Amino acid sequence: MTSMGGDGVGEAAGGTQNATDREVSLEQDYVDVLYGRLDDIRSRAEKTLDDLRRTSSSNTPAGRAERDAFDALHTERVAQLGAVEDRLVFGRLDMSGGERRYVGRIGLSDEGQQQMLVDWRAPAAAAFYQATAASPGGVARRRHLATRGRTVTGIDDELLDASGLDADDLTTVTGDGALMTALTEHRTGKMRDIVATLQSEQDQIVRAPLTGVLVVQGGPGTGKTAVALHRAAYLLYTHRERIAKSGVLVVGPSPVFLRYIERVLPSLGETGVVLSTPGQIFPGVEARATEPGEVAVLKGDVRMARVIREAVRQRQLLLPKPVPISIDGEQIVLRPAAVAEARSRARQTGRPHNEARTTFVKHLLDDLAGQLARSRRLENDAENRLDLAAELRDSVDVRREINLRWMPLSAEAFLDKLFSTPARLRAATEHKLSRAESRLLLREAGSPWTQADVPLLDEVAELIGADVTASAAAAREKARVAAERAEAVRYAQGVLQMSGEASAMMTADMLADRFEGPNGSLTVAERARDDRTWTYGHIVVDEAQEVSPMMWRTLGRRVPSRSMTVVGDLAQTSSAAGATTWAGALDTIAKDRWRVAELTVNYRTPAKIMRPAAAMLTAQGISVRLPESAREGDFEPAVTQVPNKPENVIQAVLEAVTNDDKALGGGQFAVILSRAGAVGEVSERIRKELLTYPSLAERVSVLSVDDVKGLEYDAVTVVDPVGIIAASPRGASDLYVALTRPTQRLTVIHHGELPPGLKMHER
Ligand SMILES: Nc1ncnc2c1ncn2[C@@H]1O[C@H](COP(=O)(O)OP(=O)(O)OP(=O)(O)O)[C@@H](O)[C@H]1O
Repeated sequence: MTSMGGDGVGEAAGGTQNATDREVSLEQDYVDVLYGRLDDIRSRAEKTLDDLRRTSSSNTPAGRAERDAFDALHTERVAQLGAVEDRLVFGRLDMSGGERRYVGRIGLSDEGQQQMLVDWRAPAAAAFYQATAASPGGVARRRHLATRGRTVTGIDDELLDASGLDADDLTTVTGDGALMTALTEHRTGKMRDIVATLQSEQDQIVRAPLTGVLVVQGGPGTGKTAVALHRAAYLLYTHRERIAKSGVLVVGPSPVFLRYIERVLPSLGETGVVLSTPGQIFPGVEARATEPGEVAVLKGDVRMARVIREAVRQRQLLLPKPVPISIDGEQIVLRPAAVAEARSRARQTGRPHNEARTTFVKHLLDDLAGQLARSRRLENDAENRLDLAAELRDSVDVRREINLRWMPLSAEAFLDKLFSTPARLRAATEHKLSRAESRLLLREAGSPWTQADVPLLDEVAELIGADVTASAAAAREKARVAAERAEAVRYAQGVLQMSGEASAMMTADMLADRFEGPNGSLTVAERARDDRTWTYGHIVVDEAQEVSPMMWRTLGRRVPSRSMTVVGDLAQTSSAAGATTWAGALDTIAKDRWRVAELTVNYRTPAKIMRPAAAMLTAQGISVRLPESAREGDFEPAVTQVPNKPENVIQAVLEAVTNDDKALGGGQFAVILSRAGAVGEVSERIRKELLTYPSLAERVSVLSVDDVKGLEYDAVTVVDPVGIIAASPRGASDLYVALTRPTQRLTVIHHGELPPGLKMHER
């Protein structure tokens, strides 16, 4: 980066300062114009919404659906325009040929359709991220604009090809390092977008093609999460026709993490994305219970797919001996051979259990109807059998006997029963799991769901299908809906043409979605979230190293096209059910369809902290490729040894955070404890003591290693590193995650020995 300090003394420095001020003032003029344009568009959108609400008086259901759809559409547009207010414009490209392009969160054009601001995702903005001095790609200068509110506070230039600039231009080359400023800013507890400073290796991932599985591997702080979210926004913009209608799903490790990242996509102008943890992915279930690691590992093993399959098949029973049934005094018999034949025909359909049941029932009713026809001396023809089958269907005895052989099932009741019935479990796991493993799965009926249960529920739901007792009616309904749909799409095409609504934001299909359905104002995201069988246009999986093989099957079902961005770090795997290689994780759902891109620079953790963290991991036998830290850091990490008594630990923690606060003049802090420590007396007392420091209390989070995955803080205090390692088979990775959370300061509090490799100064 070319930069000339603005704090020098003397004439030359003074001259530079004046030139910079002049430039800032010129930029301010243009930024004012851009905000003026944004205000115009926003007030027009608000007025349209207002008019719509005031004038619309339709009382017909179709009229109301249409009004709701427009209302939702414009409300979303107003929200999108509001969300891009902060740092609307952040860059400028001066092309060698003299053209100047401003780059911002969204594209803006003036009344005459002249481009005023280029959307960062547009091809014309790519050079802002990709141009280098070695390969300028037609860019003479790249300028970063720093703004606060609507005020330009600074400019930061990089000269990529000085031959295109005149002498006057060169005096204004200045800078305070947009990237360094972003990296050292106090954290706020919410992730911010990095659209203004996205680096070239990151941008290449953001703009990579939509198809196939892109694995983004990178050490801590390399921007994996940030890049994946920017990629989601980029794909929605670039392939709107293909994926906006089906939506994008972002899967992150915990609700805390989702809250941490929730503002990034709206700030990039995208509101229609579903965020979910793996535990929330089965609609209607919120899996929060915990269970021993070995049980979770077993439930995440792909062998469970065969267990579930077998368990479902075992609910399709044969008949050991004939069962007499009386119909109005006439005896007929449910025959074992007929049941066997019905079962094999039903299975041959390849349909899920509940759907194949229709074939099973039909075949048995036909057999029984034949017997009844003979007993009543009626002709045994198709028409009579149909009438008699209808009569048989009403018989409680017939229904019960058939149901006993092939019951309609629901996923949750099925799995609950399977895990709480030893005989069923034994039968389903025989030859698939060991006896000991089978016993691990046993638990009480009605136990709350765990995260590892979720892919099993999904597997069951997939095998049993929807409840289709009224399948004929359902087929008729489907045909009616399809006809209505075609009509709605035709109508929406007309509406889009008339309203001139930005087609980049909304396709006719999407608008038609809004006109239809019981609630026309539901967005794609809202509908997708509630529908287990929804298939997304793209899925982002964060902290993907934690995902078990069974969960990969579930995620794969949500995106049959396998258009996925999978980000993670194998060195940070803490779940025993998680991955140790990407092939192990992905081959089952996307063999030969995944590729790996690497991120190599750590933007979060200073080198001073990374070195001991990595040395500790290496000493534990985990070899990692250390990402290069973008900064050396200003603070040496420190250790404090205390006696193993709660009051000493608490005292040391309070000292550490108050020191951090003094050194940094504010910021967000975390105290990270082992799993056991986080639920114990010490953590409670730390929280209580913190309340006596009102200015600190709300800025310090006291957390377990489990909860800090993906998060970051200005300063971090890690308590009992040896305890963290000892607490789980992947304890060293847990400690590595904890040590790599700070952006500035790290303190480790311990008693006894430090883990090997973790060499730091005593504070
Ligand atoms: N190009 C960039 N410009 C500014 N900040 C960046 C850039 N890239 C990453 N960062 C910042 O670095 C920090 C780490 O990013 P992020 O959380 O995405 O990393 P990660 O690879 O997911 O980390 P981990 O695996 O440790 O959870 C964030 O504060 C992010 O904003």
